[in-house]
Amino acid sequence: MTVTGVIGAGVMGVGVAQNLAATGHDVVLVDKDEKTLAAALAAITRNTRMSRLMGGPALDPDEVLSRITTAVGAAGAAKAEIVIENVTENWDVKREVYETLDAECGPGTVFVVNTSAIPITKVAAVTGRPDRVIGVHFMNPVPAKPVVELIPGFHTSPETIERTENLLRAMGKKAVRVKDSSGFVSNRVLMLTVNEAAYLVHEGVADAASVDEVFRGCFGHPMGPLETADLIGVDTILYSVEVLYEHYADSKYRPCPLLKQMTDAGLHGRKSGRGFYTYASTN
Ligand SMILES: NC(=O)c1ccc[n+]([C@@H]2O[C@H](COP(=O)([O-])OP(=O)(O)OC[C@H]3O[C@@H](n4cnc5c(N)ncnc54)[C@H](O)[C@@H]3O)[C@@H](O)[C@H]2O)c1
Repeated sequence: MTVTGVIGAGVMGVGVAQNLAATGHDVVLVDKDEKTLAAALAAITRNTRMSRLMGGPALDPDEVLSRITTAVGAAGAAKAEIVIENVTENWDVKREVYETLDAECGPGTVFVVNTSAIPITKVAAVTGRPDRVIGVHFMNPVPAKPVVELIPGFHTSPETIERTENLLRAMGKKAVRVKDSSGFVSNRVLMLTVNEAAYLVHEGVADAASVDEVFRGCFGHPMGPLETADLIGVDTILYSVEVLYEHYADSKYRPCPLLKQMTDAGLHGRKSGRGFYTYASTN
Protein backbone atom coordinates (compact mmCIF):
# COMPACT_ATOMS: atom_id res chain seq x y z
CA MET A 1 0.00 0.00 0.00
CA THR A 2 1.37 3.42 -0.97
CA VAL A 3 1.27 5.92 1.87
CA THR A 4 1.86 9.65 1.65
CA GLY A 5 3.30 11.29 4.76
CA VAL A 6 2.04 14.71 5.79
CA ILE A 7 4.26 16.32 8.43
CA GLY A 8 2.73 19.20 10.37
CA ALA A 9 -1.00 19.22 11.11
CA GLY A 10 -1.54 22.97 11.27
CA VAL A 11 -3.32 25.21 8.75
CA MET A 12 -1.56 23.69 5.71
CA GLY A 13 -1.13 20.10 6.90
CA VAL A 14 -4.86 19.82 7.55
CA GLY A 15 -5.62 21.02 4.02
CA VAL A 16 -2.98 18.82 2.35
CA ALA A 17 -4.10 15.70 4.27
CA GLN A 18 -7.76 16.36 3.43
CA ASN A 19 -6.99 16.97 -0.25
CA LEU A 20 -4.92 13.79 -0.47
CA ALA A 21 -7.49 11.61 1.32
CA ALA A 22 -10.38 13.07 -0.68
CA THR A 23 -8.58 12.08 -3.89
CA GLY A 24 -8.09 8.47 -2.77
CA HIS A 25 -4.63 8.57 -1.14
CA ASP A 26 -3.73 6.87 2.12
CA VAL A 27 -2.15 9.38 4.46
CA VAL A 28 -0.17 9.33 7.68
CA LEU A 29 -0.57 12.73 9.33
CA VAL A 30 2.19 13.67 11.77
CA ASP A 31 2.62 16.39 14.39
CA LYS A 32 4.38 16.95 17.71
CA ASP A 33 1.54 15.91 19.99
CA GLU A 34 -1.79 14.05 20.13
CA LYS A 35 -3.77 17.21 20.97
CA THR A 36 -2.80 18.90 17.70
CA LEU A 37 -3.58 15.72 15.76
CA ALA A 38 -7.02 15.40 17.37
CA ALA A 39 -7.77 19.05 16.53
CA ALA A 40 -6.60 18.41 12.95
CA LEU A 41 -8.92 15.41 12.50
CA ALA A 42 -11.81 17.48 13.91
CA ALA A 43 -11.03 20.27 11.44
CA ILE A 44 -10.89 17.78 8.53
CA THR A 45 -14.27 16.38 9.60
CA ARG A 46 -15.81 19.89 9.69
CA ASN A 47 -14.22 20.92 6.41
CA THR A 48 -15.30 17.79 4.52
CA ARG A 49 -18.88 18.26 5.81
CA MET A 50 -18.80 21.87 4.56
CA SER A 51 -17.09 21.04 1.24
CA ARG A 52 -20.23 21.13 -0.90
CA LEU A 53 -21.47 24.35 0.73
CA MET A 54 -18.10 26.01 0.04
CA GLY A 55 -18.30 25.16 -3.66
CA GLY A 56 -16.23 21.96 -3.52
CA PRO A 57 -17.20 18.34 -4.22
CA ALA A 58 -19.62 16.46 -1.93
CA LEU A 59 -17.44 14.41 0.43
CA ASP A 60 -18.19 11.66 2.92
CA PRO A 61 -16.27 12.58 6.12
CA ASP A 62 -16.10 8.92 7.23
CA GLU A 63 -14.58 7.87 3.92
CA VAL A 64 -12.04 10.71 3.97
CA LEU A 65 -11.09 10.03 7.61
CA SER A 66 -10.78 6.27 6.97
CA ARG A 67 -7.76 7.03 4.73
CA ILE A 68 -5.93 9.06 7.41
CA THR A 69 -3.87 7.61 10.25
CA THR A 70 -1.90 9.77 12.66
CA ALA A 71 1.49 9.61 14.39
CA VAL A 72 3.48 11.72 16.82
CA GLY A 73 6.97 12.63 15.57
CA ALA A 74 8.43 12.74 12.05
CA ALA A 75 9.65 9.14 12.33
CA GLY A 76 5.97 8.16 11.99
CA ALA A 77 6.31 8.79 8.25
CA ALA A 78 9.13 6.22 7.87
CA LYS A 79 7.12 4.01 5.49
CA ALA A 80 5.89 6.80 3.21
CA GLU A 81 7.00 6.90 -0.43
CA ILE A 82 6.40 10.65 -0.64
CA VAL A 83 6.38 13.02 2.32
CA ILE A 84 4.82 16.48 2.19
CA GLU A 85 6.28 18.60 4.98
CA ASN A 86 4.28 21.53 6.38
CA VAL A 87 5.89 22.40 9.72
CA THR A 88 6.41 25.88 11.16
CA GLU A 89 8.23 28.39 8.90
CA ASN A 90 11.37 28.36 11.02
CA TRP A 91 14.72 27.07 9.80
CA ASP A 92 15.71 25.28 13.02
CA VAL A 93 12.34 23.50 13.19
CA LYS A 94 12.44 22.44 9.51
CA ARG A 95 16.11 21.35 9.68
CA GLU A 96 15.48 19.02 12.60
CA VAL A 97 12.45 17.49 10.87
CA TYR A 98 14.46 16.83 7.67
CA GLU A 99 17.34 15.27 9.62
CA THR A 100 14.84 12.87 11.22
CA LEU A 101 13.05 12.13 7.94
CA ASP A 102 16.34 11.49 6.14
CA ALA A 103 17.41 9.01 8.82
CA GLU A 104 14.05 7.22 9.05
CA CYS A 105 12.66 7.08 5.49
CA GLY A 106 13.79 4.71 2.76
CA PRO A 107 16.33 6.00 0.24
CA GLY A 108 13.70 6.32 -2.50
CA THR A 109 11.30 8.52 -0.51
CA VAL A 110 10.72 11.96 -2.00
CA PHE A 111 10.54 14.95 0.35
CA VAL A 112 8.17 17.72 -0.75
CA VAL A 113 8.84 21.01 1.03
CA ASN A 114 5.81 23.23 1.58
CA THR A 115 7.32 26.55 2.62
CA SER A 116 6.47 30.22 2.17
CA ALA A 117 10.00 31.43 1.59
CA ILE A 118 12.78 29.01 2.60
CA PRO A 119 14.93 28.04 -0.44
CA ILE A 120 14.49 24.38 -1.45
CA THR A 121 18.23 23.90 -2.13
CA LYS A 122 18.94 24.91 1.49
CA VAL A 123 16.53 22.25 2.77
CA ALA A 124 17.92 19.63 0.38
CA ALA A 125 21.45 20.30 1.68
CA VAL A 126 20.65 18.92 5.16
CA THR A 127 19.62 15.58 3.64
CA GLY A 128 21.65 12.86 1.96
CA ARG A 129 19.20 12.87 -0.98
CA PRO A 130 19.19 16.38 -2.54
CA ASP A 131 18.00 14.84 -5.82
CA ARG A 132 14.80 13.67 -4.08
CA VAL A 133 13.87 17.00 -2.44
CA ILE A 134 11.50 19.40 -4.21
CA GLY A 135 9.37 22.39 -3.26
CA VAL A 136 5.61 22.66 -3.70
CA HIS A 137 4.11 25.90 -2.47
CA PHE A 138 0.49 25.01 -1.82
CA MET A 139 -2.06 27.79 -1.48
CA ASN A 140 -4.50 28.13 1.42
CA PRO A 141 -7.12 26.66 1.79
CA VAL A 142 -5.42 23.75 0.01
CA PRO A 143 -8.50 21.79 -1.19
CA ALA A 144 -10.01 24.95 -2.72
CA LYS A 145 -6.94 26.28 -4.56
CA PRO A 146 -6.24 24.59 -7.89
CA VAL A 147 -2.77 26.05 -8.58
CA VAL A 148 0.55 25.49 -6.79
CA GLU A 149 4.10 26.67 -7.39
CA LEU A 150 6.45 23.75 -8.20
CA ILE A 151 10.07 24.49 -7.27
CA PRO A 152 12.88 22.09 -8.16
CA GLY A 153 16.04 22.70 -6.10
CA PHE A 154 19.54 22.81 -7.58
CA HIS A 155 19.98 19.01 -7.47
CA THR A 156 16.34 17.85 -7.91
CA SER A 157 16.22 14.99 -10.43
CA PRO A 158 13.83 14.77 -13.41
CA GLU A 159 12.38 11.59 -11.82
CA THR A 160 11.53 13.48 -8.61
CA ILE A 161 9.87 16.24 -10.64
CA GLU A 162 7.84 13.64 -12.54
CA ARG A 163 6.74 11.77 -9.39
CA THR A 164 5.70 15.04 -7.76
CA GLU A 165 3.84 16.23 -10.86
CA ASN A 166 1.97 12.91 -10.97
CA LEU A 167 0.91 13.26 -7.33
CA LEU A 168 -0.18 16.87 -7.85
CA ARG A 169 -2.20 15.89 -10.91
CA ALA A 170 -3.91 13.15 -8.88
CA MET A 171 -4.72 15.78 -6.22
CA GLY A 172 -6.36 17.95 -8.88
CA LYS A 173 -3.61 20.60 -8.89
CA LYS A 174 -2.06 22.52 -11.75
CA ALA A 175 1.62 23.18 -11.13
CA VAL A 176 3.37 26.36 -12.25
CA ARG A 177 7.10 25.69 -12.32
CA VAL A 178 9.31 28.48 -10.93
CA LYS A 179 13.00 28.69 -10.03
CA ASP A 180 14.30 28.23 -6.51
CA SER A 181 14.48 31.69 -4.97
CA SER A 182 13.36 32.71 -1.48
CA GLY A 183 9.62 33.53 -1.56
CA PHE A 184 9.36 32.11 -5.10
CA VAL A 185 6.91 34.22 -7.17
CA SER A 186 3.85 34.51 -4.94
CA ASN A 187 5.45 35.45 -1.65
CA ARG A 188 8.08 37.83 -3.03
CA VAL A 189 5.07 40.03 -3.80
CA LEU A 190 2.40 38.98 -1.27
CA MET A 191 4.59 39.16 1.85
CA LEU A 192 5.82 42.66 0.94
CA THR A 193 2.21 43.77 0.46
CA VAL A 194 0.97 42.29 3.74
CA ASN A 195 4.00 43.63 5.65
CA GLU A 196 3.43 47.13 4.23
CA ALA A 197 -0.30 46.90 5.03
CA ALA A 198 0.65 46.08 8.64
CA TYR A 199 2.88 49.18 8.66
CA LEU A 200 -0.14 51.29 7.66
CA VAL A 201 -1.99 50.07 10.76
CA HIS A 202 1.16 50.33 12.92
CA GLU A 203 1.66 53.97 11.88
CA GLY A 204 -2.03 54.83 12.34
CA VAL A 205 -2.55 55.74 8.67
CA ALA A 206 -5.70 53.57 8.59
CA ASP A 207 -7.28 50.78 10.60
CA ALA A 208 -7.28 47.18 9.29
CA ALA A 209 -10.85 47.34 7.99
CA SER A 210 -10.11 50.51 5.98
CA VAL A 211 -6.90 49.05 4.49
CA ASP A 212 -8.80 45.93 3.39
CA GLU A 213 -11.75 47.93 2.05
CA VAL A 214 -9.42 49.88 -0.25
CA PHE A 215 -8.07 46.63 -1.73
CA ARG A 216 -11.52 45.05 -2.10
CA GLY A 217 -13.40 48.13 -3.28
CA CYS A 218 -10.76 49.86 -5.40
CA PHE A 219 -8.85 46.91 -6.86
CA GLY A 220 -11.54 44.22 -6.81
CA HIS A 221 -9.48 41.87 -4.62
CA PRO A 222 -11.73 39.25 -3.00
CA MET A 223 -9.85 39.76 0.29
CA GLY A 224 -7.73 42.61 1.60
CA PRO A 225 -4.10 42.02 2.69
CA LEU A 226 -4.87 41.96 6.42
CA GLU A 227 -7.79 39.54 6.04
CA THR A 228 -5.31 37.46 4.07
CA ALA A 229 -2.78 37.75 6.91
CA ASP A 230 -5.37 36.38 9.33
CA LEU A 231 -6.15 33.50 6.95
CA ILE A 232 -2.48 32.59 6.47
CA GLY A 233 -1.53 33.16 10.13
CA VAL A 234 0.05 36.37 11.42
CA ASP A 235 2.94 34.35 12.91
CA THR A 236 3.54 32.63 9.56
CA ILE A 237 3.56 36.04 7.83
CA LEU A 238 6.16 37.32 10.32
CA TYR A 239 8.38 34.21 9.95
CA SER A 240 8.15 34.42 6.15
CA VAL A 241 9.09 38.12 6.07
CA GLU A 242 11.99 37.35 8.42
CA VAL A 243 13.20 34.61 6.04
CA LEU A 244 13.02 37.04 3.08
CA TYR A 245 14.80 39.78 5.09
CA GLU A 246 17.61 37.45 6.08
CA HIS A 247 17.94 35.80 2.67
CA TYR A 248 18.07 38.93 0.51
CA ALA A 249 19.70 41.17 3.18
CA ASP A 250 17.44 43.88 1.77
CA SER A 251 15.74 46.44 4.03
CA LYS A 252 12.60 46.40 1.88
CA TYR A 253 11.67 43.19 3.74
CA ARG A 254 12.14 44.68 7.25
CA PRO A 255 9.41 43.03 9.36
CA CYS A 256 6.75 45.37 10.75
CA PRO A 257 7.02 45.60 14.59
CA LEU A 258 3.24 45.19 14.83
CA LEU A 259 3.54 41.68 13.34
CA LYS A 260 6.13 40.85 16.00
CA GLN A 261 3.95 42.15 18.81
CA MET A 262 0.86 40.33 17.54
CA THR A 263 2.83 37.08 17.23
CA ASP A 264 4.16 37.42 20.79
CA ALA A 265 0.66 38.23 22.07
CA GLY A 266 -0.85 35.12 20.44
CA LEU A 267 -2.90 37.13 17.91
CA HIS A 268 -2.17 34.64 15.11
CA GLY A 269 -5.32 35.24 13.06
CA ARG A 270 -8.18 32.85 12.36
CA LYS A 271 -6.42 29.82 13.81
CA SER A 272 -6.16 31.48 17.26
CA GLY A 273 -9.53 33.30 17.09
CA ARG A 274 -7.98 36.78 16.89
CA GLY A 275 -5.59 38.62 14.60
CA PHE A 276 -6.37 41.87 12.82
CA TYR A 277 -10.00 40.76 13.30
CA THR A 278 -11.82 38.62 15.87
CA TYR A 279 -13.40 35.25 14.95
CA ALA A 280 -16.16 33.26 16.60
CA SER A 281 -14.51 29.92 15.79
CA THR A 282 -10.88 29.01 15.09
CA ASN A 283 -11.61 27.08 11.90
N1 LIG B 1 -0.62 29.39 6.16
C1 LIG B 1 -0.51 29.53 4.84
O1 LIG B 1 -1.38 30.16 4.21
C2 LIG B 1 0.65 28.91 4.09
C3 LIG B 1 0.57 28.84 2.69
C4 LIG B 1 1.59 28.19 1.98
C5 LIG B 1 2.68 27.67 2.67
N2 LIG B 1 2.74 27.78 4.03
C6 LIG B 1 3.90 27.17 4.70
O2 LIG B 1 3.49 25.89 5.16
C7 LIG B 1 4.20 25.59 6.38
C8 LIG B 1 3.18 25.34 7.49
O3 LIG B 1 2.42 26.52 7.68
P1 LIG B 1 1.07 26.52 8.54
O4 LIG B 1 0.38 27.76 8.20
O5 LIG B 1 0.39 25.22 8.39
O6 LIG B 1 1.68 26.65 10.03
P2 LIG B 1 0.95 26.27 11.39
O7 LIG B 1 1.66 27.05 12.43
O8 LIG B 1 -0.52 26.39 11.27
O9 LIG B 1 1.27 24.69 11.55
C9 LIG B 1 2.58 24.20 11.69
C10 LIG B 1 2.46 22.84 12.37
O10 LIG B 1 3.77 22.24 12.42
C11 LIG B 1 3.84 21.51 13.62
N3 LIG B 1 5.22 21.20 13.97
C12 LIG B 1 6.19 22.04 14.41
N4 LIG B 1 7.31 21.34 14.65
C13 LIG B 1 7.05 20.04 14.36
C14 LIG B 1 7.82 18.85 14.42
N5 LIG B 1 9.08 18.87 14.83
N6 LIG B 1 7.24 17.70 14.03
C15 LIG B 1 5.95 17.66 13.62
N7 LIG B 1 5.17 18.77 13.55
C16 LIG B 1 5.71 19.94 13.91
C17 LIG B 1 3.17 22.44 14.64
O11 LIG B 1 2.81 21.76 15.83
C18 LIG B 1 1.97 22.92 13.84
O12 LIG B 1 0.83 22.10 14.01
C19 LIG B 1 5.12 26.78 6.67
O13 LIG B 1 6.39 26.53 6.15
C20 LIG B 1 4.44 27.91 5.91
O14 LIG B 1 5.33 28.94 5.57
C21 LIG B 1 1.74 28.37 4.76
